[in-house]
Amino acid sequence: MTRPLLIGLTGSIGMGKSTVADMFERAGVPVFDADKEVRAMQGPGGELVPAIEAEFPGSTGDEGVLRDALGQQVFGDPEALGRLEAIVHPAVAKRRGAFLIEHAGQDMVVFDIPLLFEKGGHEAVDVVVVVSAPAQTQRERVLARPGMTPDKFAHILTLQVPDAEKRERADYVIDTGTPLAETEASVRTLIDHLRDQGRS
Ligand SMILES: CC(C)(COP(=O)(O)OP(=O)(O)OC[C@H]1O[C@@H](n2cnc3c(N)ncnc32)[C@H](O)[C@@H]1O)[C@@H](O)C(=O)NCCC(=O)NCCS
Ligand SMILES: Nc1ncnc2c1ncn2[C@@H]1O[C@H](COP(=O)(O)OP(=O)(O)OP(=O)(O)O)[C@@H](O)[C@H]1O
Repeated sequence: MTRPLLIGLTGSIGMGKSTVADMFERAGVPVFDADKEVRAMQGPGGELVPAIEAEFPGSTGDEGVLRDALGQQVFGDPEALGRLEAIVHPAVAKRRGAFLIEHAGQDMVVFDIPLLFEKGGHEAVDVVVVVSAPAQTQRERVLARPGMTPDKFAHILTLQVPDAEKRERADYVIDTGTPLAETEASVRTLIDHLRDQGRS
C-alpha cells in the first residue's frame, strides 16, 4: 500500500517555520503543526493542563497554561524542561499518529516540528526541509516579539541544534531571508520537484 511522502519541516527560533508551513498548506499539502497541537492541549480546558499543574504548581489558570510563567520555570532549568517534555511529547506523538491516519490517502504531508533534529524525529520522515535566514534577520524577528529578551533568545539558541548544522543535515533548505513571494515560489518549486520524484 502506498503512503504519503513524509516531509519534516524544521528550523531554529524565528526562522519562519510557521510561515513556510502556511505556504505548504495553501499549496494543498496537509500540515501537522506540533506547536499548534501543544498550544491546544495547554489552552483552556486542554488535556495536558492538569498534569502540568500537578508537576509545576501555579503554572496554569483559567486560560490554561500560563506560557510566560511556565517558560520562565523551564527555560534555564534543563531538569524542569525535561519533566515538561515528558508530559508534552508523548501527547504530541499520539496526535501525529492520528493526523497520519486521517491523511493516509494524500501524496505528501508536512510535519512542522521545531525540535525535529533535537528529538530524533528526522529519522521518522522521508525528507527533511530546513527553513533558514541570516542570523541577523533571525535576531531582529525574534527580538521584535513581545516578552522576548536578548538573554532568553540566547538561551533558547543553546537548546537548539545550530542553524549551520541544520542546514548541513537538511535534504532541502528554504531561504526565508528573502521577500515572502520568493520564499513561496521556492516552496511551490520544491513541492513540484517532490511530486516529480514520486512519479519516477
Ligand atoms: C515552555 C512553554 C510553555 C513556553 O511557551 P512560549 O509560548 O513562551 O514559547 P514557545 O513555545 O513559542 O517557544 C519559544 C521558542 O522556544 C523553543 N522551544 C520550546 N520548547 C522547547 C524545548 N523543549 N527545547 C528547545 N526549544 C524549545 C520553540 O521552538 C521556540 O523557538 C512551551 O515552549 C512548551 O510547552 N515547551 C515544551 C514543549 C515543547 O517541547 N514544545 C516544542 C516542540 S513541540
Ligand atoms: N521570506 C520569508 N519567509 C518566512 N517568514 C518571513 C519572510 N520574510 C519575513 N518573514 C517574517 O518572519 C517571521 C517568521 O516567523 P514564524 O512565526 O514563521 O517563525 P517560526 O520559525 O515559526 O518561529 P518559532 O520557532 O519561534 O515558533 C514572520 O513574521 C514572517 O512574516
